Amino acid sequence: MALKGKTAVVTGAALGIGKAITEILLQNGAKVTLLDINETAGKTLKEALNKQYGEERSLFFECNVESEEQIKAAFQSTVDTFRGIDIVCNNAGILNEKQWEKTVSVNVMGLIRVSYVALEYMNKLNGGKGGTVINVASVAGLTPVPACPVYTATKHAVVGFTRAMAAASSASGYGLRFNAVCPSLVKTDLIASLMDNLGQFSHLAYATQCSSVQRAMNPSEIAECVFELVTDKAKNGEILMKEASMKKYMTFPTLI
Ligand SMILES: NC(=O)C1=CN([C@@H]2O[C@H](COP(=O)(O)OP(=O)(O)OC[C@H]3O[C@@H](n4cnc5c(N)ncnc54)[C@H](O)[C@@H]3O)[C@@H](O)[C@H]2O)C=CC1
Ligand SMILES: CCCCCC(=O)/C=C/[C@H]1[C@H](O)CC(=O)[C@@H]1CCCCCCC(=O)O
Repeated sequence: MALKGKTAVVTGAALGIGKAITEILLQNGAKVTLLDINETAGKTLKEALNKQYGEERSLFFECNVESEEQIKAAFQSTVDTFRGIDIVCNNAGILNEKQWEKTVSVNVMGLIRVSYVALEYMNKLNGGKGGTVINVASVAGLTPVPACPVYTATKHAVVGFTRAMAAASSASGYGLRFNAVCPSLVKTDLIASLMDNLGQFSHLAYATQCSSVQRAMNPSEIAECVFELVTDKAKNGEILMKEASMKKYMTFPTLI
C-alpha cells in the first residue's frame, strides 16, 4: 500500500492508458479523481471502481482539459472531498492529424493548463505540500513519426515542458517532481482509430510501421512505469521510454 493516504488526479482516465493508471493507483491505496470528456465511459468505470474499492476511494468529473474553468472546479472538488492532491497524471491526449489544431490544443495546451492549476494547489511556495506530476508523452516525443508530424511536435513539447518544469521546480523550491513516460504502441482506441485520423502524410504510415514497430503493449505496462515514477522520490526531470521489450531512462545533451 505504497500510496495509502495519497490523492491523485488523472486526466483522460475513463479508457485506455488513463484507466490502467487509475487502477494501479487505487490498487496501491491512493484515492483517485478521474477526469474525462467521455461521460458514459467515466461513469461506467466509476461504478465498477465503487464495487471493487468502495465509493469513497474515487471521484469522476466530466472535464475537458481545454477548459480552465472545468479543471479548476474538478481540482477544488477533489481538495474539498479528499483534503489535498499529491499526484497529477496528465494522460489525456489525442492523435488527429486532420484536426491538427485540436491535437495541439489538447496535447500541449491542455497539459500545460492542468499543470499550472496543479501548481496553484501543490506548490510549496503557495502553501501547498508539494507532490508529483507525471506526463504521458510518447516515443513520438523522442523520434520523428513521419506519418504524424503534428502529434510528433506535441509530444516533443510534452518532453520539453516536463524537463523545464522539473528544473524550475528544483531551482525555485516548488516541492514538485515532474517526470514523463514515453510509450511506443499500446493497445487502445487511439491506435484502433489511427488510420482514420492520419492526414496528408498518411501514405507514410504503412512502410514505417512495418519496419520498426514491436508488439503493441497492454495499458497496464505503461501504468507500471507511471507507478515507478510516482513512488521513486529520486526521480525529477526523467523521461522514461517504454517499448514492449525494454524500458530506458533517456539521456539528453547538456548545453552549458
Ligand atoms: N495508445 C498508444 O499507442 C499510445 C498513447 N500515448 C498517449 O497516451 C495517452 C492516452 O492515450 P490512449 O489511452 O491510447 O488513448 P484513448 O483514446 O484510448 O484514451 C484517451 C482518453 O482521453 C480522453 N480525452 C480525450 N480528449 C480529452 C480532453 N480534451 N479532456 C479530457 N479527456 C480527454 C478520452 O475520452 C479517453 O478516455 C495520450 O496522451 C496518448 O497520446 C502515448 C504513446 C502510445
Ligand atoms: C502513430 C503511429 C504511426 C505509425 C507509422 C509510423 O510512422 C511509425 C513510425 C515509427 C518510427 O519509425 C519509430 C517509431 O518508434 C515509430 C512507431 C511508434 C509510434 C508510436 C506512437 C504511439 C502513440 O504515441 O500513439
